[in-house]
Amino acid sequence: MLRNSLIGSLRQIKPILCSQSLRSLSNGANSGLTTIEVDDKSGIATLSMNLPPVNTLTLNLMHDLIDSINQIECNKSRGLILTSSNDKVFSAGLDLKELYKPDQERLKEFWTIFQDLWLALHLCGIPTAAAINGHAPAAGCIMATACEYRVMLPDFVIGVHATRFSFLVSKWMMLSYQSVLPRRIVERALNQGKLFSTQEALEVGLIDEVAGSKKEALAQCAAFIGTFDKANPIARTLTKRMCRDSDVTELLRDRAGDLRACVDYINTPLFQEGLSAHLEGLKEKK
Ligand SMILES: CCCCCCCC/C=C\C=C\CC(=O)SCCNC(=O)CCNC(=O)[C@H](O)C(C)(C)COP(=O)(O)OP(=O)(O)OC[C@H]1O[C@@H](n2cnc3c(N)ncnc32)[C@H](O)[C@@H]1OP(=O)(O)O
Repeated sequence: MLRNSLIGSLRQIKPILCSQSLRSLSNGANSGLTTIEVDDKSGIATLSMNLPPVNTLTLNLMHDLIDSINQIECNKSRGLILTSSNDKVFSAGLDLKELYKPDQERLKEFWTIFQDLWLALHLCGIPTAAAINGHAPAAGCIMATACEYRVMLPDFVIGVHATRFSFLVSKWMMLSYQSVLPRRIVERALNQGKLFSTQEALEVGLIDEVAGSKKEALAQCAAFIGTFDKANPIARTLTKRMCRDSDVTELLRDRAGDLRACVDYINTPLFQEGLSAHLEGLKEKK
């Protein structure tokens, strides 16, 4: 929808083709792993990830997220708040089981939909904010940085700790991180595989605010979305797109090349051994 038309021309406004009314959001053909609630007064949509136990980004959850983002945009909501139904985990990032000894065709589909999700969030025409009500490692952090504002609850962690398991990240994932944090901090944090506590994340600017509860986090995100009330929505969308153009172009100019590089890397013994040890570590934690 909006994202697809943007791929053709990043600077054009999509004609509004969607005809659903604002309050009639349903999850249509998706797997029901997300829910959308639209506040009657503010017109702001809250999009919750709901895949127990830890909102791993499976093919189905990513599909549902993209579908929900498209629905919210098409229904002309005033803004989108991304959050989790789980009160301890925002998202545990990509589903590691999809990366371990993968079926090659499925892995291609998996990585492509992850690219799609990043584009959907990055190019979402309405204001976006993340209410981070739990841990947000790896792709959980990348999703949050693709939003325009982040409010987090205390005593959780956020960051991209890929190097701890011999993982690399694609350049567009790094750019997302770098759109929020200064380059020197990103370089250090990525190389260390650092997970920031809520307080550390606030101090470096990875998050914008801390909230005492999920309710407060949602209210703070809504207040942020309200700050755009005086902006013309079309001018705002075009300006957001212009600001994000170079990061998005980095992925769009060679999506197939990114896919090839990732698939190749995931198939290396270095990656598979690191992943196997990481999966063991998660089991042994119990
Ligand atoms: C040239 C360019 C090359 C580029 C190549 C790119 C290749 C791809 C490389 C990197 C990609 C990075 C992006 C990612 O997102 S990778 C995912 C990384 N995520 C993690 O490492 C998070 C791991 N999970 C945790 O740390 C914890 O689970 C936490 C989120 C903190 C929650 O802790 P807790 O509440 O205690 O829950 P449990 O640990 O007990 O987990 C419950 C069950 O869920 C399973 N689990 C957790 N995370 C994942 C995951 N990401 N994928 C799959 N499964 C996961 C966990 O094992 C438990 O399962 P079970 O109950 O069966 O034991």
